[in-house]
Amino acid sequence: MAPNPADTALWPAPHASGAVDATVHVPGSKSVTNRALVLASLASEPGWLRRPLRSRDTLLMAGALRAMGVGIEEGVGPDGSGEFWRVLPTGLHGPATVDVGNAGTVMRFLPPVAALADGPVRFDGDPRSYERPLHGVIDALRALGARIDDDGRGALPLTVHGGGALDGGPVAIDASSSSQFVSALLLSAPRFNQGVEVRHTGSALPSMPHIRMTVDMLRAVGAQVDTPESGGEPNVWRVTPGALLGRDLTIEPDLSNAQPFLAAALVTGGKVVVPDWPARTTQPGDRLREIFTEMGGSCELTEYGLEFTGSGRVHGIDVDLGEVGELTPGIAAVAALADSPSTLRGVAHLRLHETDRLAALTKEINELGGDVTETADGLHIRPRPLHGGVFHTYEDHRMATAGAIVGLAVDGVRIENVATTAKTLPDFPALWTGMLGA
Ligand SMILES: O=C(O)C1=C[C@@H](OP(=O)(O)O)[C@@H](O)[C@H](O)C1
Ligand SMILES: C=C(OP(=O)(O)O)C(=O)O
Repeated sequence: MAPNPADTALWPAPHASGAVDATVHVPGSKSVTNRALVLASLASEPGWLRRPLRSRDTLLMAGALRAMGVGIEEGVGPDGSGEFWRVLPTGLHGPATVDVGNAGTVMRFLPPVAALADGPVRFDGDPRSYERPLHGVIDALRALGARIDDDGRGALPLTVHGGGALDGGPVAIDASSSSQFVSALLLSAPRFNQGVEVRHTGSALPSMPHIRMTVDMLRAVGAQVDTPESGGEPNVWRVTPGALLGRDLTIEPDLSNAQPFLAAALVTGGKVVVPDWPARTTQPGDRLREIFTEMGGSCELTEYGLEFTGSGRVHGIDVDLGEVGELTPGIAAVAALADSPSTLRGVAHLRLHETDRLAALTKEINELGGDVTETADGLHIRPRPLHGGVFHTYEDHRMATAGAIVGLAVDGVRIENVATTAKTLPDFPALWTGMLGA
């Protein structure tokens, strides 16, 4: 039997022989699935997640909640109509051990949940998880009444000594390195005795759509949340204590994981349809409609989904990606193939993502003959004719998909450890070759 190319260390990124024309069913959103799991676990009645994402990050989240006593049953609808997870909340228990892997959502969203458990919860993860910022969550939880043992670096590994309840109340944090600090505190806050008032005091706060996602999903399960957008003070969010409802929620496709497929239409001058693209969403990937249109494509959003069409021309772009930082690797890959230079701004915090994404993109594109320089808060990309070679991925799913985009237009690109896409999109190699009709 021929080896599965996804299992080999170097994956030959398929070169597109012509314009792609495909419909791609993109699996569920990581960010929505992991928020839904946390909220369902904190609810006062069972809930359902339909079409959840099953990937490394979401399985780690489910495993951690199960370790604290939550029941999560997996199944398939009676008509075979797709997978679901049924969440049966119970009292949260320690001792427990949580493996966060390299999932920002797990390492940030769960320490506040663990503070509500009735015993110690130990958090550990991949080596990179020790380097990712967590101080906003640790310091805030201590200020709100939690007992946490760590090594003083404001990072993993650590133990949260859950006391069965948490006071909550007002707290100030600097969330300029990750919006997930704010989301983490808000998600568990309905269960804190006094709720929470989170005040962001640092410089620019990244990824605002993800904070809006947190607020929307909290409100959808009955929480009362006051935000700057609902007439509150700038940079202040308040959550009132109260019981949360169990919901029956269908998870939207992951629009950030739709990015490489839309990029394929843009780069090859083809067409890709993504069914079930939501008409209204807080996902940052929705901004791709505008960004990839400015870069040369066009799109139509219908009841069926999003139809994205490339024109055969790819243009550079000057764009602030601070709100949608997770789109940066895919945009950088397209920009390296464009007919004019690009400047990507507002994403200094990407240096502390899965890897230092600004350094990684610069190095890998330049090693294929590109001309990318790092700025204080982003990248300058001057397109050059590229050649084949190894595209290293640094255990970063979005580096792997960025390399695949480049490989469509450049012969001989080999991607190291494409299996790292399993963090959020385990089916990537099959979806990609399927799109290309291979
Ligand atoms: O809350 C979330 O689901 C996320 C928030 C963002 O994190 P940062 O604000 O740390 O960039 C984003 O980059 C990450 O992929 C997912
Ligand atoms: C930054 C990302 O992930 P995480 O949730 O681990 O922060 C990402 O998916 O691009």
